Amino acid sequence: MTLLRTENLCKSFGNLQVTTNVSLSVFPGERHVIIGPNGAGKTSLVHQLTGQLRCSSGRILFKERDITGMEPEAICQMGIGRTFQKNTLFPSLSVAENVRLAVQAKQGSWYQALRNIDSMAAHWERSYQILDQIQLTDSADQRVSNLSYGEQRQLEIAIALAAEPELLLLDEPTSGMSPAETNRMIDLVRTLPESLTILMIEHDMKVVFSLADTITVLYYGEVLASGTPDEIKSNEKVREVYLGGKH
Ligand SMILES: Nc1ncnc2c1ncn2[C@@H]1O[C@H](COP(=O)(O)OP(=O)(O)OP(=O)(O)O)[C@@H](O)[C@H]1O
Repeated sequence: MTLLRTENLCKSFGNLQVTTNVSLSVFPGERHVIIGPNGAGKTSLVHQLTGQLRCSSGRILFKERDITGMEPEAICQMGIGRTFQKNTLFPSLSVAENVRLAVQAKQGSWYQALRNIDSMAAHWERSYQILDQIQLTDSADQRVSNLSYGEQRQLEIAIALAAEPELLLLDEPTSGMSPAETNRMIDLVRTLPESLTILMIEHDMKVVFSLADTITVLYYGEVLASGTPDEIKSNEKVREVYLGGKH
């Protein structure tokens, strides 16, 4: 059974068709990477999956439930978490506080937490578990503004994990990173639990081929090809329009 499925998804902005009949299947535990040239419609597709953008037609099913047109908060509560291409952190707070706020948002209100000292302690405990998982425990007390760019991107994943997603959407997790930071991100994604399904947009082919079980290639809003890394590497259409014969 698929975890996430789209059926003939379409989205247009006026005359510009950015998603054309996209039918995509993401299976539990899969590392599924979406690639495609700039403007191919990758981010627009992810925004439709998370409810940030309303699709023009077609359906989105998560665990066989139709989530088409649902609000982003409801989709997040159902188990689809995401990171953003742009930094969405509180720079003057500490790393741990940023995660704790996200844990609290998942678990309940600040007011409730204040009334219940046990739940506050549980929020901190969960925050430190996530920081450990994302290899940021040593930076827990640092202000976010003092973190390196790569560490800030790691923290964004920690915050997404606080929502306890079953499916994690990563939008270009290595964009703007140095080669060393990129390697660290690859290692980090590899250490995430196998039970967590990951759908990722990525441009860096090293990252794509290091992590992907399945690659879907978007081209002008359409699925050009979808398959294993080997199938994609040897796909003539993909080589012509996207990889340029490099892989
Ligand atoms: N809100 C919008 N209104 C009008 N056009 C938009 C809007 N959002 C995106 N587009 C257009 O839709 C097309 C697809 O954009 P999108 O950002 O989804 O592509 P992408 O594959 O993610 O690109 P990149 O790799 O550069 O991030 C582009 O031509 C873009 O200009």
